[in-house]
Amino acid sequence: MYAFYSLLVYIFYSVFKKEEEAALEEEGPGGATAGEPGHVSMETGSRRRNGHTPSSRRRGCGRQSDSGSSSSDSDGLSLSEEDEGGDEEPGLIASTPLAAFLSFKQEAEKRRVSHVPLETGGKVAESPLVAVMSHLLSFLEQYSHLQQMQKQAEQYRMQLRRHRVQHRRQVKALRASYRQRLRDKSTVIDSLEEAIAQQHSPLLETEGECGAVPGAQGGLHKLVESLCGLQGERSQLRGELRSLHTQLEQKDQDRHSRVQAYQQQIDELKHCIKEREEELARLRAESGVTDSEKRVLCLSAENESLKQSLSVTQGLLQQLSVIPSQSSSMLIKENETLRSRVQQLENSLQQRGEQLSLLERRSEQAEWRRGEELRRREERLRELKLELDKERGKEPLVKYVTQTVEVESPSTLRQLAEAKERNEQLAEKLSNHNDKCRELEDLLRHSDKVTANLRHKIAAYEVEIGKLRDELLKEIGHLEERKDEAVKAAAECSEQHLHNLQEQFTGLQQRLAALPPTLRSMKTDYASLRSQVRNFSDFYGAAVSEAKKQLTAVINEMSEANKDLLEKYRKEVALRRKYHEQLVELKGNIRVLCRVKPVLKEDQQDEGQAVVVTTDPNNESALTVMSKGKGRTFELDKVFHPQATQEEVFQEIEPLVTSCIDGYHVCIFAYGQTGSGKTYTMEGSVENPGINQRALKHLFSEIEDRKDMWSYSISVSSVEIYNEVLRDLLSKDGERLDIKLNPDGTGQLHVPGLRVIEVRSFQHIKKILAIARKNRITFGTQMNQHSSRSHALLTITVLGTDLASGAKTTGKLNLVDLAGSERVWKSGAEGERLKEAQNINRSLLALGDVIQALRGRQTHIPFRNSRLTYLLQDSLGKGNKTAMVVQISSLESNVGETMCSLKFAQRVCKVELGPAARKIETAGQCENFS
Ligand SMILES: Nc1ncnc2c1ncn2[C@@H]1O[C@H](COP(=O)(O)OP(=O)(O)OP(=O)(O)O)[C@@H](O)[C@H]1O
Repeated sequence: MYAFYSLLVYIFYSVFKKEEEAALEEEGPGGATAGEPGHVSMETGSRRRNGHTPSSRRRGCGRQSDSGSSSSDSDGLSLSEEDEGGDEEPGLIASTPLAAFLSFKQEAEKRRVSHVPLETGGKVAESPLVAVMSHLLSFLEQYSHLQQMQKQAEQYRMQLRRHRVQHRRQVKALRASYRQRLRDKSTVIDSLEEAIAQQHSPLLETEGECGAVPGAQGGLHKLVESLCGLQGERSQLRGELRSLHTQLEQKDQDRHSRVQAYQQQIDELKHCIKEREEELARLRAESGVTDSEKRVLCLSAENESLKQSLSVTQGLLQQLSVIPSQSSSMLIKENETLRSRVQQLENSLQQRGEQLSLLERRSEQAEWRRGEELRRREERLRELKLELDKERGKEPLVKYVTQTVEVESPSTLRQLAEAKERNEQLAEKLSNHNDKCRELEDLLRHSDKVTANLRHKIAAYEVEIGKLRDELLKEIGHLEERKDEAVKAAAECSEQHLHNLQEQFTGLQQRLAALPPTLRSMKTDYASLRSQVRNFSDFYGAAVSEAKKQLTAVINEMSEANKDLLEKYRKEVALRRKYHEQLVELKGNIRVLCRVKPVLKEDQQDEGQAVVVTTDPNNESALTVMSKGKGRTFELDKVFHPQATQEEVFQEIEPLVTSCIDGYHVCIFAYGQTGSGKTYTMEGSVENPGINQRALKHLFSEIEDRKDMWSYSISVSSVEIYNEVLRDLLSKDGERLDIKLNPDGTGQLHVPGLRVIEVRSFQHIKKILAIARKNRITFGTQMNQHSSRSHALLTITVLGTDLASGAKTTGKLNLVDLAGSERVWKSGAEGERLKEAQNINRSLLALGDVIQALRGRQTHIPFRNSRLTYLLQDSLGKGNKTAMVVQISSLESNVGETMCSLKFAQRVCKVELGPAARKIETAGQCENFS
């Protein structure tokens, strides 16, 4: 049995040995690596056999692990790789076949031995095979411990290797930084040496000259300044050296602490190895097995190798510790040399400073001596001069002095001469400077005088300005007083005149009532009164124009910014308008004028034709017509004799035109038989324009006068009524127009499609009037070569805006050139002309009906009986202003038509239109002011 078991053990040992050798071969000379399955498998078997738990066994090895981790912690390195290798062991141990087999056989042997007592009388004796196997297992356990130890040693080796590499890197970086700093310091020191060398040569030169040179003081100052700079640099270098020294000490401390940590680790390893050796010796004594001893010897050899590696590690550590110490010692040496050099430099600089101070003292002494010598020589010269003056009388002193001085010291003489020259130059500069100062003082005094004069002048001017201002204010007050007086005088005068007139009128009326026999003389008085009334307009116009002139003069004198005056002017204008309205009302809102056509050659069919119309030069409102042997006098508002000019006619119309600007509706029409001069009066000729053109001219001039207070726009339209058909005279197509009520609800009439042209200048209106004239229908008749066969209306609309209040006015001026009434048998009209004549007469009859209705103050005015009256509705009715110019012929052949026209005119004279209404729109409302 023993032989069998021995053979079995030998076989297993051989197998084990082979595995071990293979493992050793794989490990190589460095020893076993962590996590080898063959090594650790035995541990599992021993654990099962001895009842050791993995945790208890781990506790047994814990000291090494703890020490290892502590060492690694001290170095700040991680051991995670080694820990992971340890964790892999349990799995590998369980799969080892040898340990499993041994433990299985050991258990089987124990069971077999436990059955033997039953057969041998109950005696239990341990089998030698079991003992051997237990020894083997314990050996294997020890072996696994050793393997672990080797693994730990390997880990330490790795750690040392890493630390060594890190340490080398740190040392390398330190060396590089120290070398760089040393280079910097050497550069600084070189520059310092150069500076000192540069300063050294002037010092030597200065020393050589030893105060003989007068400019040595400046060089000394420069040297002192450079010394101060060098001292500053030296203190800076000292500070840098101190900081370097502090850094070196810090590095040394770090290095010592690391070396101590490594040394501690090594001691711990040594201690572990020592324990293992003791344990091996104990095992050897216990087992006494030859093979086990061999194995122990092998392990001892491995321990030796471990020791060697440890010693190598220690040597490396010592080297590592030596290298920084060498570098630091080198730095310290270099610092020492630097310090010594800086010290040397300081010493040399100090020496130079002492030398310089010595030189300064010497130079001062030399300077003082030279000054003393000069003074002494000057005194001697003066003495000599005095003696010579006494002894030789007039002999030239300069020659003697020069000779004396040349004999004694030529260089001193030169210096004296130079000093004298400098003194002379300085004296000259001083005198120049004094001259300039005096000039400046003179200039200053002059400027003061000029300033004072200017101030006096300014004060005088201010006084004068004050006086002028007072005078101006007085003048303004005076002008205002004058203006007020003028206005008052005009108003009083007009009122007085009116009063007188009224008194005369009432007196006359009384006389007429009381004294019928004296009627004729009263009529004469009445006529004279009327002429006075007519003259009143001239008088009033002159007064108004005078006031206007005065106002214009006042305005020109005053500044435009004088708002008070402007306001007064505004009031004056309003007053003027008021007087104007009173005048127009006095004259009557419907006025009838009569113009007698001069006798033209073409009108006289036979030369013996008599003139039956006579005017009274003393009575401008009456004319007498001789008809059928009887004279009949017609009283109208104004009678223009045949020689009356276009301007005179317009003068009578002008107030009405002005009313149009003020916002009134005005109608001026010419009435009369054909060929009596209606068109001539209204349109006139190119060289002698009539009312139309003059009215527009007057409008533009009046607007220009009022432009400061009002803004106006003028628009015109022109139509003709031919055979009761309305046509636009400003349109080429001659479209038939109609008269309709304005859809805006104002009750006004309007003509849809009528061309209305806004006129911006007088030249523009001329062209428009020419177009209208051209488009009007005219034909030649027996009575007129260019008879107008239609009624022509020129409507001028004036829109005004008060710039101050924003009030708007709408004035309308209807200038109507009626077609001529004619007797058909007389004019020879037939056919179309006859029809025209009938239409003309019909429309004139309708006009007469309207006049008759207005005169009779009828409630219904038949405006719609003809196109003419319908179109003139808003200008012929109440509240408007109307003027009719009755054109008559003075020839006997036309006496019938003349009588008819004058009778119609007298009817019109009796029409009362009532007070005129002004069309003004304030705050968006249209108001009629009567
Ligand atoms: N005051 C005057 N001075 C000079 N010539 C005049 C005057 N009045 C009219 N005539 C001339 O008499 C002629 C006829 O005048 P005008 O055509 O104006 O008459 P009328 O009343 O318009 O005629 P109709 O009604 O037929 O048109 C014209 O040649 C015109 O120049």
